[in-house]
Amino acid sequence: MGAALRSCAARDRVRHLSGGRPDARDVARAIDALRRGWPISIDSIGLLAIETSDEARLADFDSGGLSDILLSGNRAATLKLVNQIEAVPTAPVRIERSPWLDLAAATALADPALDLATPLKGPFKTLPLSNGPVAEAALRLARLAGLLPAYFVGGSGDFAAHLAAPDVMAAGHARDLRIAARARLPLEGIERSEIVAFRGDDDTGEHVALLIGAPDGRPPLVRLHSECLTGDVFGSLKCDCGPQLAAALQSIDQAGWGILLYLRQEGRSIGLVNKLRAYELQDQGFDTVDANLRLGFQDDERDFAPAARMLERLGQRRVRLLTNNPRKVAALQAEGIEVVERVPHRMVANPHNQRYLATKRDRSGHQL
Ligand SMILES: Nc1nc2c(ncn2[C@@H]2O[C@H](COP(=O)(O)OP(=O)(O)OP(=O)(O)O)[C@@H](O)[C@H]2O)c(=O)[nH]1
Ligand SMILES: [Zn+2]
Repeated sequence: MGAALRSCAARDRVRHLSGGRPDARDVARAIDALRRGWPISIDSIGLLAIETSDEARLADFDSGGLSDILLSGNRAATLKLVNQIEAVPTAPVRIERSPWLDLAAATALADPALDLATPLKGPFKTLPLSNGPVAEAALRLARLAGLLPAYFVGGSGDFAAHLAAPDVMAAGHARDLRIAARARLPLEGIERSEIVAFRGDDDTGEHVALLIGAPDGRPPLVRLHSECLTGDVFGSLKCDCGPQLAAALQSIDQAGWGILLYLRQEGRSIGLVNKLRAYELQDQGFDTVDANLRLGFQDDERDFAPAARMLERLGQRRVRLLTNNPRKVAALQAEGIEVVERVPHRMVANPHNQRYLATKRDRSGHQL
């Protein structure tokens, strides 16, 4: 077999293993590497996540000369480190390292937990972003890994994964969701229920659908529920997720038939650890939106395309949607699902979630 043919066969095998796209494997490997504190490269630029770095790893990464620091635009704006060169407030920011900007100082830049307690050192010098797409891709990858969006950038080392920026931007959208398993799942008070689990080639979570009742020709009542460990499992009073989940199942049952999609979008897709960091900031007085921005994220990072793919797989392109969030309606419509009606899904507030609900109404456009 010639070399060309051999590499063709190898590529086909990789494509088969990754469920369609060879690069999905590199993205998965990179997410794993970042969590373990291993450096990766995107378009040949070295990246080491600050959160999982340590002195030895940073010394290795810096061995060819001091690396710089990469922060998200929102984190940089919080720190008042405007990017003088880009002049776009939301663009990522690259900061020049000097010897005093060590791991501890870099951690203070990355992690807002100490913002109020420790005044920032400085002065910081921002550099032109030589490669915007690499920065965007790196920050997206950190979020997919559930890490703080902040890196040492431009160092050298034995990279655990080599990626191309467009492949990172294409990853994690769950375009190829398939039904992996389905079974009858009688619930307390709702016995006519079936659970359907989905898997995709590059999605990190396993989304599930609960089908309740029997199709009767009308568009189903559908609820898109984003995972909330604290609310769904522990009954946290900080949000309204637990009561919303229970009430959605009741409403669907009463409607005769419908579907609840349980989407693995913990913390509006910033991950559990980052959501708990947001809670820590909320204890300091910041609201839900500002807490996310201080961490370096958008206030809502969710992508509802997977929900549309699940509904398609279930044969439902017209739905009645149970939500107060107009973004969910718009996102489903943009993905080709017709929302024939929005059905409000309001819960009674408690003393702990009053501010959370007010922020949803006043800053996130929820119709409460
Ligand atoms: N980042 C962050 N996520 C939160 C916070 N509180 C709840 N969440 C997450 O928010 C998601 C629930 O979404 P919400 O934005 O509260 O409500 P919604 O689903 O958009 O709107 P409705 O359909 O009207 O209920 C879940 O993934 C929760 O884990 C918080 O303070 N910070
Ligand atoms: Zn919640």
